[in-house]
Amino acid sequence: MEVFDFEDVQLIPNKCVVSSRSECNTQVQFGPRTFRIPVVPANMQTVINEELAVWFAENDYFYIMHRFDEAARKPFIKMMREKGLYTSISVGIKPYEFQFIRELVEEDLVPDYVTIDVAHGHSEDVLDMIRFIKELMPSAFLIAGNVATPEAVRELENAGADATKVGVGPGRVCITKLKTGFGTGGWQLAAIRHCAKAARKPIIADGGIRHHGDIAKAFRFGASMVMIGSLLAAHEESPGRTREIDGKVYKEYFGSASEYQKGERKNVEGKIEMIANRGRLADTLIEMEQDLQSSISYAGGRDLDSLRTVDYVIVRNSIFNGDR
Ligand SMILES: NC(=O)C1=CN([C@@H]2O[C@H](COP(=O)(O)OP(=O)(O)OC[C@H]3O[C@@H](n4cnc5c(N)ncnc54)[C@H](OP(=O)(O)O)[C@@H]3O)[C@@H](O)[C@H]2O)C=CC1
Ligand SMILES: Nc1nc2c(ncn2[C@@H]2O[C@H](COP(=O)(O)O)[C@@H](O)[C@H]2O)c(=O)[nH]1
Repeated sequence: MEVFDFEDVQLIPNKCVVSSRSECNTQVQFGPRTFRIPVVPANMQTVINEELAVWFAENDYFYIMHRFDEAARKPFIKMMREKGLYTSISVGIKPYEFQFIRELVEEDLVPDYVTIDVAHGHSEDVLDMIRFIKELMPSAFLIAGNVATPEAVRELENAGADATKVGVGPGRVCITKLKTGFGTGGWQLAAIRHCAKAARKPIIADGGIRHHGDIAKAFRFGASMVMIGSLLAAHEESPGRTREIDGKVYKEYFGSASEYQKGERKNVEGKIEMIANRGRLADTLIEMEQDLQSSISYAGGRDLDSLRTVDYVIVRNSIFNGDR
């Protein structure tokens, strides 16, 4: 397998067929709904909260609520429904999560999207949860992960997952590769390509997105949606705590498997970073959309599908040539 990452790849332009980038359509159908851009904020406590979930749903963006305030999940579904908005939650695989799924069905609270969110998604426990959810709530669009291999993608799909999430260890606050020796850190884009070749259902590329152009690259190598943590954290609206250091405003961004999240030092695979405040989230999302429109125009097309077939070169670290 050829091994490369986002910074090693450049896509090669095709003849432009639009008169303005504004003609390029960045919309994506994912599950039962269509979204403005193929981007979802990471289901992490410093990236998404209820207020932002409402804003994302109201503005036709995809969101996945995190699972770290377990008791808040039912009231969250009710609140979103009262506002006429779609519902998208995360679950784990501990035994009480099976009971939680049962209760959602009994109380008529089946969400539109459910994401099974565990570090090592290629496991019998995850497969059991997939089968359980698909049997009890067949209408829910089920995302399962995280995985790193074609075998895992196939197995999760065969168990009933409607989409799989690919990426073990490429995240900015991830220390999985250091603590365990495993993961796709440093070759996440190649892992997406490898997994996408086996997939028959959509793939979410999760982790390692450092520049807006990486979204187009993830699409080129087979993703249908991109999950982003650090680039969407640290905005004015972000849930992470604000801190002032030497007169500059920073926001906390911590891993879901960090000591800060877990409240204990057990199986820690994440760290905390302070990221300089980036301004308004809505502005960043608009910029992402415009950059993606530009990507599509360079691809010589009018929509995201045109990215799938563009030629590319692999030149190590080439995106930084001339920049540093
Ligand atoms: N995308 C990524 O690269 C990673 C993401 N994360 C994120 O961190 C959060 C916490 O993750 P996670 O630790 O899975 O959640 P949990 O602590 O909720 O673990 C889920 C269950 O899976 C078991 N489990 C976890 N890891 C393994 C493993 N490597 N082998 C066997 N069993 C395992 C746990 O048991 P026990 O705790 O007893 O082992 C637990 O029962 C999630 O949001 C996850 O997405 C974490 C690491 C990597
Ligand atoms: N290994 C770990 N991975 C984590 C942890 N918390 C979240 N994550 C993953 O990172 C991505 C976001 O990546 P980014 O590069 O965009 O910042 C997120 O979606 C998770 O899959 C963690 O504690 N350890």
